[in-house]
Amino acid sequence: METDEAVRVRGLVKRYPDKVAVDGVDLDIHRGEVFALLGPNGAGKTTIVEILEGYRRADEGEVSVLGVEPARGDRNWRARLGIVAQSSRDEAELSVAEIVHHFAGYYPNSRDPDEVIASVGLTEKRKARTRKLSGGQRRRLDVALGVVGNPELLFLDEPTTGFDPEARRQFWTLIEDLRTAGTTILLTTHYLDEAEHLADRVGVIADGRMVEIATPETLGGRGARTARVSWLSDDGMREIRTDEPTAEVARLMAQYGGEVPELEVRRPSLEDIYLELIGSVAAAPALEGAVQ
Ligand SMILES: Nc1ncnc2c1ncn2[C@@H]1O[C@H](COP(=O)(O)OP(=O)(O)OP(=O)(O)O)[C@@H](O)[C@H]1O
Repeated sequence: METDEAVRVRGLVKRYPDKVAVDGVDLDIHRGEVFALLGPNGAGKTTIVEILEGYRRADEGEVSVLGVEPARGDRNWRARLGIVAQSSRDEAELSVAEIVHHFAGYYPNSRDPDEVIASVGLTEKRKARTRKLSGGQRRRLDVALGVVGNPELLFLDEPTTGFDPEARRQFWTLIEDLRTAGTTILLTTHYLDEAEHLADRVGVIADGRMVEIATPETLGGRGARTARVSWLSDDGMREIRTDEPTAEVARLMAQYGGEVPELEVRRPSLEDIYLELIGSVAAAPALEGAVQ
């Protein structure tokens, strides 16, 4: 079944003995887009990604990845995918260059290994044994191994965990280059700025269900980005949401006869909107931690 979508999922359910990890998820990822799957720990992101990769079986639903049902995917299908999983492969005694060249040999249409090493910023470490790499360098190597096969569809499960800010920026450039070259990318991340920067669309998942799919600009619906004006009133901090913050500030200035105590005008970030969307699901672990 060939479809226009790189990924098409309908009614996906995955149950573990004591948990419904994925509870009726629908998802389309268009060819050539960068899609970010967001959600708190345990929401079901990795389970979905591993089903799409063919590493786990769905209990219910339809799944098509590059036109193939993952459970039936053969070697040729797998060669069209790039996978950067959460945990690294362990090839401790090989050097960076050796392992990237070695992996390139698995693929019919691989990229130049040295260019890939350069694109993840590991040229200086190309002769280093992988066991001597720092955590962030190890992660960059994982990304290099995921892209060296020149995949049509790239899965990135929390790719920049442990990266320093410069490495993250460099990684973002690499992803933008891959996107320009037409690679479809499914990214999971806990960094909302990363999703905002890279993703054409984001899907928010909580407790195994898809809460919303939208562009980063429209997530949360109309009004989610409404400005918030806050200040210190006689009764404590106050905040109002308004489409006319300038008029509100003018009104407050008139009321206070000048300076308004602790005045702040801000628009919610993607992170604010995300936290509001996942609501109590996201708040629960923090609250538990606070009372213990
Ligand atoms: N092999 C397994 N056996 C039983 N339960 C599992 C298994 N794998 C995952 N789970 C449970 O399924 C739920 C979803 O897990 P999953 O790893 O998909 O979440 P996630 O969104 O990727 O989380 P994180 O952000 O922490 O990586 C969790 O409650 C998890 O404990």
